[in-house]
Amino acid sequence: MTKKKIGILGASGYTGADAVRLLARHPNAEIAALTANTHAGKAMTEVFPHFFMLDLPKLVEWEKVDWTRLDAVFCGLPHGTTQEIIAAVLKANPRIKILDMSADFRLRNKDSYAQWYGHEHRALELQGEAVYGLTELYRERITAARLVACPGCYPTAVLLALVPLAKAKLIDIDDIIIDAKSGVTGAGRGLKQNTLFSEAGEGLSPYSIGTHRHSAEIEQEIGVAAGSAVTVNFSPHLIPMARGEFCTSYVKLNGATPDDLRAELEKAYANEPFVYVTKKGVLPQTQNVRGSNYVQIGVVADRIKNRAIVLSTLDNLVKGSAGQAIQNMNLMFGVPETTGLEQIALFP
Ligand SMILES: NC(=O)C1=CN([C@@H]2O[C@H](COP(=O)(O)OP(=O)(O)OC[C@H]3O[C@@H](n4cnc5c(N)ncnc54)[C@H](OP(=O)(O)O)[C@@H]3O)[C@@H](O)[C@H]2O)C=CC1
Ligand SMILES: CC(=O)N[C@@H](CCC(=O)OP(=O)(O)O)C(=O)O
Repeated sequence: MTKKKIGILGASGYTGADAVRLLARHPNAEIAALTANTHAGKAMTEVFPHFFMLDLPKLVEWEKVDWTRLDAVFCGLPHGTTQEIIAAVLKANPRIKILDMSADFRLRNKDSYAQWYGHEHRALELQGEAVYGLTELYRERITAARLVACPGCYPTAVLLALVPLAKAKLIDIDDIIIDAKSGVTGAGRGLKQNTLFSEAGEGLSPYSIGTHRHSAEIEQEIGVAAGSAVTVNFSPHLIPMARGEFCTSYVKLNGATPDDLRAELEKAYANEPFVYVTKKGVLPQTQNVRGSNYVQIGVVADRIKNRAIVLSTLDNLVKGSAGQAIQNMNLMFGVPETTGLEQIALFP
């Protein structure tokens, strides 16, 4: 196969940079265009010196890219800015494949989007077209899609852990409590007071407790799996590490045992290349997946009767964004899904 020409919107950000890191060694991809906003005009190595060995295109404003010569575009732009830019890219080249890593096209319901994001969607037709990009759930639809809305990092970790259990009706969907932690790259590369080393480096900070916008995405997909509306309690925290995410979900059992939950997850992921269920007594850890596209899920019995704890972890910049986007791109271009993604965790 000739190499597919890839553009990356937001290449001066963290998800864009990890897409570059992984695509640069992908046998079927050629990085053909990189965009930035405040960093436009710079060489990529000026912004990310760790790419010193690569010959990469210069960062330019997105309006300067000739989209007609590209096969696919990865989008790592802030949510809210993505929808109009993607609409313009698709107008310039209706055949281009879009791997959006932002939140703009993930919610299927327009009212839900307006409620959680505070404004009407500005590309409603495309919102209707987008396929939710959780590879393990929507493989067939992703394969045929033009616009894939890759899930948020937290929803990827939570949904992989809970969707098979909700689908099999092993847990009570009205009693789900999710305690989540993210490394600071989850907040992007832009300067923010709460991600300064002096403020994030020595403490653990809860934020958006019980109100985070990822609740909507989690509820949308658990609702589909369970066949009825769901409300979850989701509370994220910022923890002092660069990459990685850990979600602890407290669930009530529907007459099932914790071993039944593990067996269901093992069955669901028996043939999945990137999702691993740990053996009884073995707990997932962020350092087992750091820098990789792998996900670890574990199940533990709660001392409280009829309850269990489901643990899941991934790297927010790989399976939580750029890696999953590449997994989806592989499907869309008909190459083996694992291509370019089989790196083992960077440990320690
Ligand atoms: N970080 C993570 O772990 C994850 C992030 N996401 C989502 O992916 C998207 C990107 O995240 P991340 O890479 O962390 O973000 P960053 O803040 O690190 O990067 C944002 C990028 O978008 C560019 N940009 C900002 N504003 C504009 C604009 N108005 N027009 C054009 N380009 C613009 C920036 O350019 P410049 O730097 O030149 O100003 C930069 O390249 C976000 O929607 C985020 O929520 C999803 C999953 C995980
Ligand atoms: C630590 C941190 O700040 N994380 C981000 C989530 C990153 C992500 O997945 O964001 P999108 O849904 O916009 O793609 C947050 O909580 O908003």
